[in-house]
Amino acid sequence: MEHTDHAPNPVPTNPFEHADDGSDTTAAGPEAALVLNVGRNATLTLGTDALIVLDEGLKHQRAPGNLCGLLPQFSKTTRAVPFYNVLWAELDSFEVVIHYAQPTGKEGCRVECICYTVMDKTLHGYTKTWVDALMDRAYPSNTKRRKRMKVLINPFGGQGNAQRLWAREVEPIFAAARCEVDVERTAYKGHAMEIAENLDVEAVDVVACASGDGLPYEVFNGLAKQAEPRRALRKVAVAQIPCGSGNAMAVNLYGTDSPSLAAVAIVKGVRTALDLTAITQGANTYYSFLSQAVGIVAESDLGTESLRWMGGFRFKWGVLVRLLGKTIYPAELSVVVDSDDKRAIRETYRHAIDEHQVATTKHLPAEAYPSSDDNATTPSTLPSLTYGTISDPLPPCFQTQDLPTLGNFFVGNMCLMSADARFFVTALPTDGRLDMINIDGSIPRTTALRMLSTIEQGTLINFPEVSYRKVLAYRITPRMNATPPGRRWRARAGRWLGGAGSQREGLISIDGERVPFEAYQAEVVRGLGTVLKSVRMGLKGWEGAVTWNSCGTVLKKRGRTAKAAAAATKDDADKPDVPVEDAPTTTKTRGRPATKDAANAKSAVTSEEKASPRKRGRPPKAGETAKSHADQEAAKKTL
Ligand SMILES: Nc1ncnc2c1ncn2[C@@H]1O[C@H](COP(=O)(O)OP(=O)(O)OP(=O)(O)O)[C@@H](O)[C@H]1O
Repeated sequence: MEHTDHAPNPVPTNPFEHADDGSDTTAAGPEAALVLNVGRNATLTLGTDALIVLDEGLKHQRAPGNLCGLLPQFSKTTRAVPFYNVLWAELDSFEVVIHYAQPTGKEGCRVECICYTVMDKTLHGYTKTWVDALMDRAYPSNTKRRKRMKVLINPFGGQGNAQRLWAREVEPIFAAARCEVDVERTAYKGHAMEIAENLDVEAVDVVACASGDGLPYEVFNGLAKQAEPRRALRKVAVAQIPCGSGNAMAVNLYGTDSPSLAAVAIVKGVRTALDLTAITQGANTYYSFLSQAVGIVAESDLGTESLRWMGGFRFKWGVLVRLLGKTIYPAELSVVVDSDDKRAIRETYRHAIDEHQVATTKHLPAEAYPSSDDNATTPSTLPSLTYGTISDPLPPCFQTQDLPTLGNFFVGNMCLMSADARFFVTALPTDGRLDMINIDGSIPRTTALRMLSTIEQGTLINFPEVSYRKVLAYRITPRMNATPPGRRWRARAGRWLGGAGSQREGLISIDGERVPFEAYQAEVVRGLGTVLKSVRMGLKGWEGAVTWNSCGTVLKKRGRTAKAAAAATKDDADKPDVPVEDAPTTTKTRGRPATKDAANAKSAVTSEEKASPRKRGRPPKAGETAKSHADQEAAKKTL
């Protein structure tokens, strides 16, 4: 059952392009309905998209919520586990053990285990083939199994819960999926960058950051400092386990800010190229994966530290106060524009998304960078910048404009800046373009407020007052806004209300991190970074493709998710869960599930053993059927 490397696919220049190598293992075909008999009354079937468990023993379970379980309730005898949710399957002697992610009532999932003994000993070879076929469906050819992960935990990320979230929600999933995990906690600002700079890129597939967006930013920049930076950025995928206050990477790539759902998305994630933006400022070069902001967004993000007690609301409050105060942030802006026609930009985007969705429904091995291409084709050095650096004279292809009343300058590489902030609705992962938004700060307050209310729906682009462009490069020189003498008290009150306190200096944010308030030049470098993207969110309520940044759809789905999850919970109420206990205490796991998870699976088996002679070892005696009380109990334990 060891995973064998698949034949390399041609490297797509655009992750939305698909190389059809005919390796669609999930499509319905002659062998799409392989059935495994695991007892007289139970079968495991490989359906088109899911593993179907049919067990007559399930029929007689009592629903716990049904008059304290006193009234018998006949439940479904089948249950479907989407292949996406299957974390691992193996044949241990004659026992088929399947670990999978089971959605929980709230937005999340936990590891559960299906465990059946194959009674017919002559079926060993067939069973092994069946388990292999299940694994092929659980991990299509473009998905690497048993990813080798370096996990970085920012103990101070978000509300300081990263360590707890990792241990309770994420580690059991990585362990069940047999990932190799090496955990390290960051001890200071910049530590993640150092770790990434010194990482052995041959030994690691993924750096997963249990943090906000700050650690992924550091990791990209650390990889860019390696001796062979381009190779390192191609070889190692950067992932996020959302544990911070800003989790845009997870929301965009996995369609969720739930740590456990993100963990499944990482396990099942497909390597995908991502544009990075090279930013030169003074003597420094930064690589940005998410956004750059000058003006109201930067101020509301970085300049509201004194309002941390407000939690997530502090950003919205910061924006509101500044909008109502008509705060302006003058700057000179020079841009290499690709397109400023909103209609054309939308069309291009729709076309790319359509192509992507067609490919996704065909289960094509999309977005994959074959792991074998790293050595052969990736140059080791970073590409030279087409438009030079901030120290060079401005090339003539830049269009320059003075913006004395600039309110918001925001540039993005991904759609969502948080779960409910859809700013860059036409951003694509590797189109080699940045989405740039400019809004004048002197627009009427009512218009500004209306704009604010449309960010969640992603319709900000529709306002004629909003300049929305696709750009290749830009240079911005921000200036401090001199407050007229008669308005100083007002400015001071505004700063206090907006959380800026005594801060006098302007703010620039790159991926949410503060950089010096001085001119910088930015240029998009196509496909320089690598991330993991969830091809499907096969958990209940998340069925279907989650496209790169159609997360507006995802957000709409969130409503359904909650309902679906609630329905699922009700539906499955009569199916006692195998609880996922606290995470293993070890921080390094290889091969089999780590301690408690393994114990977990084991305890399920052990209780089955006690309950049913059908499980493990002894074949059933004459007259023993799956409908026997013991078998029903065993079925309850496993499902
Ligand atoms: N042990 C540490 N002590 C202090 N700072 C740290 C530590 N580890 C990481 N950091 C820094 O914390 C910053 C924020 O990290 P992260 O994005 O994970 O959390 P966040 O809560 O989403 O961010 P923010 O504080 O911006 O809201 C990063 O700049 C990172 O370098």
